[in-house]
Amino acid sequence: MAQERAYVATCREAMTRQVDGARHQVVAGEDVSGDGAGAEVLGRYLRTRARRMAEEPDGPPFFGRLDFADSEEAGDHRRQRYYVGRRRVSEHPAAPPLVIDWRAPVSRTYYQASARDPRGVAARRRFGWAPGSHGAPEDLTGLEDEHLDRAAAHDSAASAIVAAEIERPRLGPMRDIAATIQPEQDDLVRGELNESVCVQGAPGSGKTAVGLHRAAYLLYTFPERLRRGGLLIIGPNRTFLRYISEVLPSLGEVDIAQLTVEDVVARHPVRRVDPEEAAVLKHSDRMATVLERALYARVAHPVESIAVTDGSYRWRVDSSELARVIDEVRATGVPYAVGREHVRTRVVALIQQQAERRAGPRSVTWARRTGRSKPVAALLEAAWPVARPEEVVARLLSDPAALEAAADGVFDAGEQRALLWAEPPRSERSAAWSVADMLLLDEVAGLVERPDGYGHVVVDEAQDLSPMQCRAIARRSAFGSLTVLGDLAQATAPWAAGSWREQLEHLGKARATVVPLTTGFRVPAAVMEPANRLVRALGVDVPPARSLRHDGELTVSAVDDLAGATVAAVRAALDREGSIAVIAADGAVAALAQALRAAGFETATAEEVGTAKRVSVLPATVVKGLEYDHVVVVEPAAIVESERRGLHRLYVVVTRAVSRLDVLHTRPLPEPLAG
Ligand SMILES: Nc1ncnc2c1ncn2[C@@H]1O[C@H](COP(=O)(O)OP(=O)(O)OP(=O)(O)O)[C@@H](O)[C@H]1O
Repeated sequence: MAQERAYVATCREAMTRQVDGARHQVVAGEDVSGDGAGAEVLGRYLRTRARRMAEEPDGPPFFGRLDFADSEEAGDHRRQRYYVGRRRVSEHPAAPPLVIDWRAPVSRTYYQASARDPRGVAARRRFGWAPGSHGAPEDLTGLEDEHLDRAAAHDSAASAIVAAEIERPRLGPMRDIAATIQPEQDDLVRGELNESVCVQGAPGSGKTAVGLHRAAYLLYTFPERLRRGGLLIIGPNRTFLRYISEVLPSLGEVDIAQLTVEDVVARHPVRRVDPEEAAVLKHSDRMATVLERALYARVAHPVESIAVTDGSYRWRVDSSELARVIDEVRATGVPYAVGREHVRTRVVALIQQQAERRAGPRSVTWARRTGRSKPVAALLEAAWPVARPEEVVARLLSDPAALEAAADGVFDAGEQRALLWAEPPRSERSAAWSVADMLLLDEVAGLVERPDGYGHVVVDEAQDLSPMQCRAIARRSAFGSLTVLGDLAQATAPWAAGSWREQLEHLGKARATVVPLTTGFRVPAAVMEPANRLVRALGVDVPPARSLRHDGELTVSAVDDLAGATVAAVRAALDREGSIAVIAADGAVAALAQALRAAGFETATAEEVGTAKRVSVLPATVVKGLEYDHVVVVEPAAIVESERRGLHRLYVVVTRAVSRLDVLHTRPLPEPLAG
């Protein structure tokens, strides 16, 4: 321990010098004279680097050590030794590192070596640190060695330090798992950048953790490709994004976009709420067909030929020839705006051929002028006009004839009525758009012009994406890859996926492999049992989950007074360590929060998720992806009947519990919970 603590001190000194060095370089970089633009770029780079280093939260400099077996061939009998930490620590850039980054290729061995397959490792050492440590040497509290070269070596799952990490009380935002990534998780984290993968994971199997660590790994391993192309994390809602927001910074990545799909496609403030029937139709992929037709309904065969004056000449192009150009360009399938330019170019080429046959060569300037000439511009305006998504969608949703023409054979009359706006706006400028309308606008915008894409997109809770949301993501990752994370059993959206194959097709990655994760790191066995009964009742095709945790308590109480029983349950829970969530049907939350406040408890709302308040009162619809040591579920029957996929919702709710689950009910329990 004394030696290791001394090593901690050495690392900390080196880290301080690293940060100071980066700051010093900023000062030096700003003084670089000569090429002003270059100096500015350099200055910006150095400032960013210094800011990053200063922003990175300081924590223990390392969490593990690998001692390789003696390598005799090299005649080197000193054991090769590596410390593994959240990032590289070195005394100066050229010196061998004191600590290697967990993402470096050598670190892979740290996660993958086992007694069965030691990979040259003699011993793996895990370090235990005081909770919340900033890395002071005295915070190093324990160490544990696995001798992989000895027959009796045990599995990493049997490590007390790993077990303590998995069972530690939860409070505040989600944390990284760099110190304890399991081999099957590591395989996913380190997958190739070009390969899209889909993880079907049981609740608490580490999907979110894997997705975030994969993002950090990819940024480290392919910095050029990803900093240029960009990396995006998509999560289900703001509450969730707040909860996960500190994981990437703790892994040294501070500038990653973390958005909801709604953020990704936002173009206008949301000022309308769709009735469910309209929303479901707008989220379905049939809508894509209708929108494409609506956009291309603007393309028409010209009725007249055109004539362009060129000095003393007049060149004509026949309407039938123009029609052929339009059809051919349409058939190439290029985006609408590109198609419009292709039509222009081809019409100019037809005119140029005539002109050159009769009057000799024409210049590029001539071609450009002809392309902008009144007759050609008028032709384009009539046959392939400029399209603005707002105009196309507003017309479709307010003009029954336009909708009927575009939706013929796709939506029946009743569905068309459901789609039409009750009060059409005077123009699309005054239109009040709904959340789903943004998807329609995005779809049309994507047909008009390809959006900028990302090099890699991590999509969490992907089982809930609608086909139209998937398409919005597919457009942005057409030339990149995806990490798709989710659990079909937790699908609660009315349009949620029935199978991963279908979902992956909508996401444009039909060939991605689907990998199951079935070991639960959150939900204890006592809670997993009723949860697995719920899964069976849902009838979805997912492998059953196995809990790694044998602790955990489940209590089910029939009560008379829900508010009173909730207050009592919270009071009892506060005697134990960790976070507490009271979860109820959305409509019941306000009253429960009121009762808890009246009893003197300070409670956090969904907006305060990730802060350190111990008791939260949350509607069932926002808890996806979150976790609490102690969960009090209030009136499961009300949660189930609040929505169409209420039983799926209940499954989400009960699987938030890390250690203890209290179920309070006045009404009969939903069948699978009753056991
Ligand atoms: N290898 C690991 N070591 C320690 N903790 C882990 C490990 N893997 C996962 N965990 C912890 O287990 C909990 C659940 O992980 P995570 O939220 O990523 O699961 P999930 O599959 O996304 O769950 P859900 O489907 O319920 O959203 C988290 O607290 C996470 O830190």
